[in-house]
Amino acid sequence: MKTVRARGLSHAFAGTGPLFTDLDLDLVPGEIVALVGPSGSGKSTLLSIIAGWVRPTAGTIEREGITHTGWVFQNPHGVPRRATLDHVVLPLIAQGLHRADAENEARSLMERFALAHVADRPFRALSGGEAQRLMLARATATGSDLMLVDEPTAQLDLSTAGTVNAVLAGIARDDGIVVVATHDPATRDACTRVVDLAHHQAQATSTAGQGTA
Ligand SMILES: Nc1ncnc2c1ncn2[C@@H]1O[C@H](COP(=O)(O)OP(=O)(O)OP(=O)(O)O)[C@@H](O)[C@H]1O
Repeated sequence: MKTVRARGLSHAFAGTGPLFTDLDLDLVPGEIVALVGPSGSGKSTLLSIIAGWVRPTAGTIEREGITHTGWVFQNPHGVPRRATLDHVVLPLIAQGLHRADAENEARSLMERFALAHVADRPFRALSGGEAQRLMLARATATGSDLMLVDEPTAQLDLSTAGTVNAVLAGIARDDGIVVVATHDPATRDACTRVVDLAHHQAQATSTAGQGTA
């Protein structure tokens, strides 16, 4: 079973107070967990802790069955002249699929992420929303045990962001854990569970009359 299990996590950098304290987290395949909270509350830092890149200052984190971690960042990166489809085909070939099977699988992923119409265009011809949807399709094609998505709509205007949020459910996998850090309420709504760092801030108890429980 693939799991990430954190208990009593707290983190502070040199020069910051505690970003969050006493956070318990259980991540399992099948969900899309939204990580929300005010700017600076430590969403990206927590993604890095979940990935194992950053060691928390307190608490424990255990990863079981996680051998490959994939990331999607807010700025889409691709090979400008290469066909959009190839960005999804190549990770499938890297996992051992023959070219023809990889192309079939990639085309079905392109459909799932509303990219069928741009499959044969070069990456450089994509709009911002198309490019970000391609990042989600590519990350899905890598078959990661753990997919970490950091602010997928942060660089997009509202309506373009909507095209990304509309396909976000497509990254859920029965055999992979997915966590999405976001400010965007529509992205949060597209996820299946929400973890709010606002509830884990050291000063939260002294902030009267704010937020929800
Ligand atoms: N390597 C680091 N060294 C010192 N401070 C850091 C480091 N990384 C992040 N920080 C600080 O920790 C705080 C939390 O940063 P983080 O990027 O995790 O927050 P966030 O919730 O993702 O913010 P945003 O929503 O604005 O992206 C910020 O004040 C940031 O400046």
